[in-house]
Amino acid sequence: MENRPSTHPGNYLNGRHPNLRERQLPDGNIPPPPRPPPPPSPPQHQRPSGTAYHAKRTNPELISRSNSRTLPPKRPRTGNGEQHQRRNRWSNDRVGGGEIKVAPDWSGNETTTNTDHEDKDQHQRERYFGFSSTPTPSALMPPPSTPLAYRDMQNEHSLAHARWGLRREVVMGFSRCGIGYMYPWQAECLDMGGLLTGESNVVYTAPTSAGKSLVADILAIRKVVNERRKAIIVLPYIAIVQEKTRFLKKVLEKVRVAVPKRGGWDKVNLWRHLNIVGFHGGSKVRVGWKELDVAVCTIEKVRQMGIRGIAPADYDHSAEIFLSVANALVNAAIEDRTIDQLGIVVFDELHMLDDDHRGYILELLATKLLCLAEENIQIVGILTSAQQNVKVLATWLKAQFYECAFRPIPLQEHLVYDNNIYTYDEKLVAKIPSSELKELKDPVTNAIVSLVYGAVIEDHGVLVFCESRRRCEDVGKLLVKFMPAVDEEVREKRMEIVRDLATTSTGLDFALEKTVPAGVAFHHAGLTTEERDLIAEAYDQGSIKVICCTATMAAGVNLPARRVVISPRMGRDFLSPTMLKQMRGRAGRKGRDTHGENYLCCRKEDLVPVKELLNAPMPSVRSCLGGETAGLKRAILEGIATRLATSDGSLSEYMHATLIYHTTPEPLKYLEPKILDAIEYLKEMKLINEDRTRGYFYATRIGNATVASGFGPEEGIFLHDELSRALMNFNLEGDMHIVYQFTPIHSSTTASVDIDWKLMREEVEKLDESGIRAANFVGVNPAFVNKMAQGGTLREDSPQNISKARVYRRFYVSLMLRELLNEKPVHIVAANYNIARGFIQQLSTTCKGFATTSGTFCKVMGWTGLAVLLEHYSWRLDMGVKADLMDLARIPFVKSVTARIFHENGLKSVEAVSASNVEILVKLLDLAQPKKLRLREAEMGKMRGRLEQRAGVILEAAVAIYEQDCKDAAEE
Ligand SMILES: Nc1ncnc2c1ncn2[C@@H]1O[C@H](COP(=O)(O)OP(=O)(O)OP(=O)(O)O)[C@@H](O)[C@H]1O
Repeated sequence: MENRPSTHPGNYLNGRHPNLRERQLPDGNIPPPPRPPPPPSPPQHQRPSGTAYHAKRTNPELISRSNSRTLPPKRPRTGNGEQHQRRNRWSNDRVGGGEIKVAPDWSGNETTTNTDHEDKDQHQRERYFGFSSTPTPSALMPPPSTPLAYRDMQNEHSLAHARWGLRREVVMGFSRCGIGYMYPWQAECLDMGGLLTGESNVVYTAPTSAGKSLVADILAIRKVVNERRKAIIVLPYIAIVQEKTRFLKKVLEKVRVAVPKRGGWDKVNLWRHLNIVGFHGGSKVRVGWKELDVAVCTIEKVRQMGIRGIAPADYDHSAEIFLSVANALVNAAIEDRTIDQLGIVVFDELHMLDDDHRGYILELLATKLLCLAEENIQIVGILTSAQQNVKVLATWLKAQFYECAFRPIPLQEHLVYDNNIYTYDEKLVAKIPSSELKELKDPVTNAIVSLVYGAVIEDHGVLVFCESRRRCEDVGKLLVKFMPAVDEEVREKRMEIVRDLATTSTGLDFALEKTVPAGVAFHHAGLTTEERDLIAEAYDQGSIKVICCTATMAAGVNLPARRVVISPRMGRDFLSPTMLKQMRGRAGRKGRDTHGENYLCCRKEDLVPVKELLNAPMPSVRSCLGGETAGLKRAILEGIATRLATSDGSLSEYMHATLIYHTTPEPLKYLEPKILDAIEYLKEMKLINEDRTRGYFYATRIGNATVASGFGPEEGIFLHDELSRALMNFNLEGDMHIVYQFTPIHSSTTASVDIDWKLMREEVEKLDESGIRAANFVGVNPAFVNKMAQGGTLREDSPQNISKARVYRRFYVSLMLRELLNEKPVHIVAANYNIARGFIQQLSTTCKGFATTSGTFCKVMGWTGLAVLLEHYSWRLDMGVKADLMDLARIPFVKSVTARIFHENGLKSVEAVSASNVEILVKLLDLAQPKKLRLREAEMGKMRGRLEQRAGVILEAAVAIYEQDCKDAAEE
């Protein structure tokens, strides 16, 4: 076959691009790619870039602590006599530097540049790391974490050193996770007065990948293991909750603690492992406050996901529910007077305080903890980037403050436009050859392809941050054409991933099917969690080299890369300075890279705003309790319901403990009228009452139900109205009414659902009589739906119209949910409604959470029958099956379509499955495959192997469940 015409300066299209060649060979074999010449290695005196370390801490005494705790005496300071501040500035504010490798040019040479930045502070680095020449990755790290690290008790950075007070099993646990020694800054931070003793709170800030978590982890573990108190860790994203839970489980897997027995501690028999519970959408949590030792919760920020059809505000509800777990745990503990068991609360990414949707809950939680001064609950606040008013946060939280700029992996930063690569201070460091190819005409796209190729050919991982989900997929598909070829072994690994993707519940995504064999994938909210996990794992193992992702997703997943390519926009808007900083920091994989590189690729027209963005200071964190949000009302309701603030005096103290009090110039003048308004509102809504004679406020039953279920005041009232109306006339002939009832309120309150009226009309027409009755009952009129389908507009210009629109939106969403309950797989429902399957999956998770919290609401209200009903549906939604399949669906992997196929083919119970064999199960699993792969014979064989494995797991689980059932029956 002929070579392709020479249309691109990059040699990858010069007929030598292996991927093109790959398509040319009929037998599917790929010859090894021509490897470009290796880059000249930098001379010894050149460092790939600088590492920065800059630590300072404030005088604990400068921060007034109004509670009764006293700080231990300060350690003597050395130096210039300035007691309250020590600064170690290892400057590496420079950008650029090191070597840049982009796509090779026509001649096959590579465009490589070196910049020559000297590290002025090399001696500082030597002090900590003990090297003097160009550092290798290992030189940049603390001593390697060998399994023997726990024996190194002399080194004060070793986790085994006595000063850290960690049990041997804990030190070994960290060692298994690759952490044996602390970075100097971590040790210095932990060593601040009062931290290890738990007497002092702390707020600290360090760059991405600096190892911030370890400080909080050590403090939390000491509380849990040494003091036997509980820890709550509040994280910003669901994906990190899973990761964090796994990490802590691994660290603490060998730790066992004595179980208190009446009359003392029985050290012989009663020892147990720690209960580390992750509260994320995908899990049904069976462990309650009483049993858990560590609760990992989230405040996922998902509203920028921009899912077509339904605005992301829908996600907010699930996020709130799961953050509210932290809040609700604290409320419940206050209520039953076990709050003294809580020892520490960690707030990761404390800047989330100013998130419009959930920030106020964070503030509320922290405020309550501050009011519980006698309980001595340690508060730890972590920030990635120093917000302008970071010290105000520390003052508010009565915390010590620590700031450092240490990065274990040096960073090179670049700005790219018009096919030129500059340092941030505008020094041209390289040119990217422009292209004649139509698809690479656009300089931004050309730069992305070129930069990705340059890194991948050197076997490095690349993250490409794109402005939208669509763009992720487009860039991914384009990159496939330019990826270097790989040997058979890597190809096989990639095909394994394709097979794994094919066996997920939603089947193989068409775009991923094309990109993964080339080592390219994308990662965004539109994918299901299984898909995202598989992709992240494959990337981590190196089979996938490039991930194109959206900002929100990538910020929530720990996926560092040697090279990070960034678009300055998210949707149509520019990124926020904080988000950009997060992305830039993703460059450099600890333990794998000597340095990280990031490239901000923009258009020349955008240069001015992009430069402004680069120079923008980190915004100040502000409180969300002000403004028109429900925050203040909720804060007061919770204060009253938990009896932390029931009189004028205690309410005033409570408000003094809020962030808004600390950030408002004349707080009393500003806050007083707002507080009075909020109290009036809560009274009017019958959430609280006032006992004037005795001068105190108390929560009504609705108020208590609202707080116990983690809702805000408005949601509580809305839910109460809806449920009490429904209770009088519940339509249980079919599913429709109950499904509507547990469709999250949020999706209807935020004016965010974009109803496809024609689709809704079709669905309403399909409803049976009971469905129509349910529709009428909740206020959905088929005639109105029909009118809208013919081109009407949904008016939202008055409270009545807003309320009406909310009902229609909620009904529309409940139609989707109903399909899930009726065993339609996620991807089919997604296709029917033209919505990303990730969204549908998230919707079902959200609804499960909503049904559970509504159940709590009902229980507190005394509506037990309804609570049971909600629980039943929440369970069914979890399994994706109708009632007759609920028994079968207890078996792992036997859900939704698979459960129905088992049922239809005679395996109607767990017992029947346990009595079958792998061969039968493989046949049924094959029938349930969502999409038949168009694979060659050999591939089919491997696929069968995968199904056999799964059938084995199913069989084993069915036998175990059946045996347990028999045991339970015998005991009864
Ligand atoms: N002292 C240490 N020795 C070895 N590895 C460490 C150490 N501290 C942290 N790490 C590892 O460094 C990686 C990054 O740490 P961590 O996630 O805490 O960073 P971070 O500062 O929270 O960054 P981000 O802002 O990206 O979340 C993790 O893999 C962690 O296990």
